[in-house]
Amino acid sequence: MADQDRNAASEEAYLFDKIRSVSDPVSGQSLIESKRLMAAELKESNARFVIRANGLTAEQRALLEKQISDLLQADPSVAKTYFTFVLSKPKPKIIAVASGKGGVGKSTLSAALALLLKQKGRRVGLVDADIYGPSQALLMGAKQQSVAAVGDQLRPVVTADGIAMLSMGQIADPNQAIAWRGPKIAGAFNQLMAADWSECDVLIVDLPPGTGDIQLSMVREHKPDGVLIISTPQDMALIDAKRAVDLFRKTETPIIGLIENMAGYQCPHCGEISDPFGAGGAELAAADMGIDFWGYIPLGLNIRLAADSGHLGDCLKDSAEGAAAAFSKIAERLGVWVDQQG
Ligand SMILES: Nc1ncnc2c1ncn2[C@@H]1O[C@H](COP(=O)(O)OP(=O)(O)OP(=O)(O)O)[C@@H](O)[C@H]1O
Repeated sequence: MADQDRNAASEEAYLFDKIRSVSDPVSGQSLIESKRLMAAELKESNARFVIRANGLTAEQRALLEKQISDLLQADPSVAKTYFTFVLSKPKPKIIAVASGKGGVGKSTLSAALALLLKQKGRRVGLVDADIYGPSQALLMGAKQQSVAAVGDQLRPVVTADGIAMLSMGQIADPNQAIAWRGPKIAGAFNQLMAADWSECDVLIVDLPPGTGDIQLSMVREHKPDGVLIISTPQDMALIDAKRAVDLFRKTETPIIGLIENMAGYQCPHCGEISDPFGAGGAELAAADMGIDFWGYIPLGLNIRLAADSGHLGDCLKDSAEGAAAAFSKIAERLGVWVDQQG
């Protein structure tokens, strides 16, 4: 970093710190947490702030100007304070769904959340970030839909359920292996993320398992608003889930919660519940790591059959009990979480 850039960065950090106590009038969070404050600059004793204007009334803008100016009034390094309010293009809340191990139900959860949030009236986007093993096109019944582009920017496909989505499963030949190395994989993922998602309020990103290039691109370049982590109850899966938690913690990515999938199976004949993968492991692990536990999803034959045939949406409409009810509860809670982010 050049000296000049370093100074600019430290001056911005200085100003951010000075006004840390000012709240966003819309979300109630600090201006920095809510990402309302977009940039700050201190040059020749002039402090300049760039503030996202979306959702602010004229009174709220004036109040912010006053609160910030008051805080800097007694600061000897600041002579004058200037404000620029900009209307940014709407950006969806990005929710990544991650797991340590493969096959634990990450894609099923991502698809279920997208479908349920859509059924509740939200505008939902879905990115299948599993470049080597994409499954969302199948899950969402959108395998036959091809992807268009305007210039270099991809246009999401809109599924029959009204979800905007992109998956390598719609781009690559399904009979050919995708044998790319890290940078090319990250490039493909970035292209999916750079598509036009401005029509969506929420963008669910179904990550591949583990802690590789795509996870790093996700946290560094796309800064998700939060990550949901899913695991099955057994130790082998939980050890890897803990690794995923560690990566997100180290990169200061907010962890929304941990979910236990395939927790218990009810015999369709006698009704007895058995636990093929054990039970309760994820809840204990969540407590151990100090993250929120977001509930159990039991094994459900109906879920597996509906997911694999691209009819998950229909199966989730009947959410009185079992796995569908568990997905529904998690989607409800996620909707509240999204609203709290402002
Ligand atoms: N609660 C559940 N009940 C029954 N089947 C489930 C449940 N959750 C997932 N499955 C099934 O388990 C299989 C693996 O699920 P899924 O593809 O969602 O896992 P994944 O973690 O995304 O896997 P990968 O790492 O390969 O992407 C699928 O056939 C899916 O239908």
